[in-house]
Amino acid sequence: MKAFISQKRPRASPPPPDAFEHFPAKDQDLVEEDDTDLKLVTLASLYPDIDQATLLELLISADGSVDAVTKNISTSNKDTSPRKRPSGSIGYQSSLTAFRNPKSETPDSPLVKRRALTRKGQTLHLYTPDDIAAHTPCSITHNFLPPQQADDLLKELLVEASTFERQTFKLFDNVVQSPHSACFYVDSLEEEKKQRTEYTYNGSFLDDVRQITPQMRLVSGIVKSAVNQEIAKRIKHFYPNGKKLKYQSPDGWVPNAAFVNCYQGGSESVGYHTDQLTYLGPRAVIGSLSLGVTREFRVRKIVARDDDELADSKSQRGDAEGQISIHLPHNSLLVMHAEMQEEWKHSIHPTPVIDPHPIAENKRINVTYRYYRESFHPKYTPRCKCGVATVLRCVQRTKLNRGRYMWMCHAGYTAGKEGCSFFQWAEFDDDGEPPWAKK
Ligand SMILES: O=C(O)CCC(=O)C(=O)O
Ligand SMILES: [Fe+2]
Repeated sequence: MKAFISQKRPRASPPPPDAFEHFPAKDQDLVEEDDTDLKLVTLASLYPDIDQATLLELLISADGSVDAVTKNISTSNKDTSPRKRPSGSIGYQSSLTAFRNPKSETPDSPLVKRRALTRKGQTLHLYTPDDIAAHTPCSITHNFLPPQQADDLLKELLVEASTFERQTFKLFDNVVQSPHSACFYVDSLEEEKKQRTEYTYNGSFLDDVRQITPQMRLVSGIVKSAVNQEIAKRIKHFYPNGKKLKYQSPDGWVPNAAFVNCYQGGSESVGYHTDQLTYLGPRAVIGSLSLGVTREFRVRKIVARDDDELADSKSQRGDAEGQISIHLPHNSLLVMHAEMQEEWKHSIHPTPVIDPHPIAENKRINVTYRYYRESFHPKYTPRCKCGVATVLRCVQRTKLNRGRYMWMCHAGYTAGKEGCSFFQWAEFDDDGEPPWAKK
């Protein structure tokens, strides 16, 4: 059943937190509200034809009053009067589109100004590409590749994944293991050598860097043109005045690196994190292809730490606007757009139950195609006092400097290494190019 579900988080085996972007820190557990569930069940029984995500939206806009929702529905649509649920019928979620307020969603009023659909402690499950594009910084294409090609890629990557490793990283003073396995892929032998000797990740060189497989290479070309089309659509329909964002590159997106993630069983996951921008630059776009078992990709908007209204809810700040769950079935391409890494966090949510996939069984394989930009090669970027190239981060939580970028020492994130205090604001031109890229 793909109806709205407000799940309780499994408490038994929470995903370990991160430090590497791929094995990131889980923010605190979120407590979901039972009474909202109860109200939703009540509304669902009154309005079996309205999907539960829509009912949730209506409930939120009515400040949680079931009565007010009932009145609003009957005044706005006389045909949708409360009635008994026909036996055996399920409240499938179709789309939020019919319930959008057209005034608040013209092409000139982009996501930046969108009204939060969710509230603290709530999870809204979205399925349709239109809803996902309208309410999250992502777009999705289902059935992306010809079915045989998706299966071939999956088979090839399942073999690869049998030798993937879990990474260890430092969390405060403890060394912990990532809650899933992963491996990094580049286009050529030459790039592979560079990765082993020039690019550092949290202060160390990667041990396991591989050349992309034949199927990955074929698919990379298809992902490239689809992502570029999605970027163009995004700019046209969602960004202010149909223009690219400040710091977003105007150049084509060219995937030249990929992390392949493998999640075996429902408890393997990845905690809330943002992807490192160090080699991608600001306003990065990532093309993420899902294969095998369907899993939930959850996103939540980051709320600044010193927002007054949150002063009394420190423990749930990470979840101040609730979260949105995007279900990623086999052969779907999710594009994380240019506003994603700076303003949102994402995760793969653990689940007690999975639907086995005919080829992958209990595994999900994910390929995140990325564009490593030449001007962000570590030979150009600032070095810290530890002598290692620094990491690029964006201020997300502190209101005063929110959206500013900084170069920082990575060593604090690496097992067995103490960090230095290196810090430098990062400057870019409007196209996201650093000062050293100027001719
Ligand atoms: O598995 C996914 O879909 C997301 C993986 C991810 O967030 C990452 O590789 O940074
Ligand atoms: Fe990520």
